[in-house]
Amino acid sequence: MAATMHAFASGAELAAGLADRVAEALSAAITARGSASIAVSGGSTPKAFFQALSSRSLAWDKVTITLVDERFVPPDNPRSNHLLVKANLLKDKAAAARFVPLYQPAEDAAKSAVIVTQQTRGIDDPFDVAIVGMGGDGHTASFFPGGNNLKLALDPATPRGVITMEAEGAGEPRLTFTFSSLQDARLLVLHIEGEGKKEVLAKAEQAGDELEMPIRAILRRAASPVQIYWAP
Ligand SMILES: O=C(O)[C@H](O)[C@@H](O)[C@H](O)[C@H](O)COP(=O)(O)O
Repeated sequence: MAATMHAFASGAELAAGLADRVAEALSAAITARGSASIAVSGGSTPKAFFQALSSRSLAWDKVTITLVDERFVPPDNPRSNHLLVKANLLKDKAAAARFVPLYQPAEDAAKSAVIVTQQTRGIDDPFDVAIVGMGGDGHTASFFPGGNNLKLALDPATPRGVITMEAEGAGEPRLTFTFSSLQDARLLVLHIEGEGKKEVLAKAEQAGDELEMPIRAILRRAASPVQIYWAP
């Protein structure tokens, strides 16, 4: 599926433009179906976007927010994506939204994944909005090169839901929605910033194995046209 590039002069302009587009998509979903769902990514890139989106006026009480992926750490851990979303998105007008975390207390990540797959059943079928990022190694979500469950994660036959991922570049064990959960979002966005990420994207757009640069699965096989939002 072809991707569409939306380039902005600055991160602040991108944050405002993406917040407008996402607010429009969530409102359209609420009008059409009475509710809306969005899966957002963690990391350092989305902070300004989260803050812009939190101020947008829409029926937030009809919106379910969850994460594309999460580190297997409790929400008070500085590495937690839940903590990032709580501090930057679940405030202002967006505080009225329902948030479904991916981290669930359990003796291990695998047991947590089973619990959260049950708790998120239906909201990813399909997501109204999914926002993915990309690392310098071409990972997206927690689809890391060399990941122990990478083939399972990218397999279109893998059922929707949350699985675990362990990889050298991932730090803690990860909890991640599968490719099948993300690829048909009604609005599928790849949000990246900086010249370095633009170069990584250009390499990902060339021929090569998805397992080497997992973002290639999204760029090549997503059912939804990928909207790339980029600023220097
Ligand atoms: O949990 C995470 O870290 C994210 O979900 C991950 O997939 C992120 O989008 C990329 O690693 C980019 O991270 P930066 O925005 O920090 O470059």
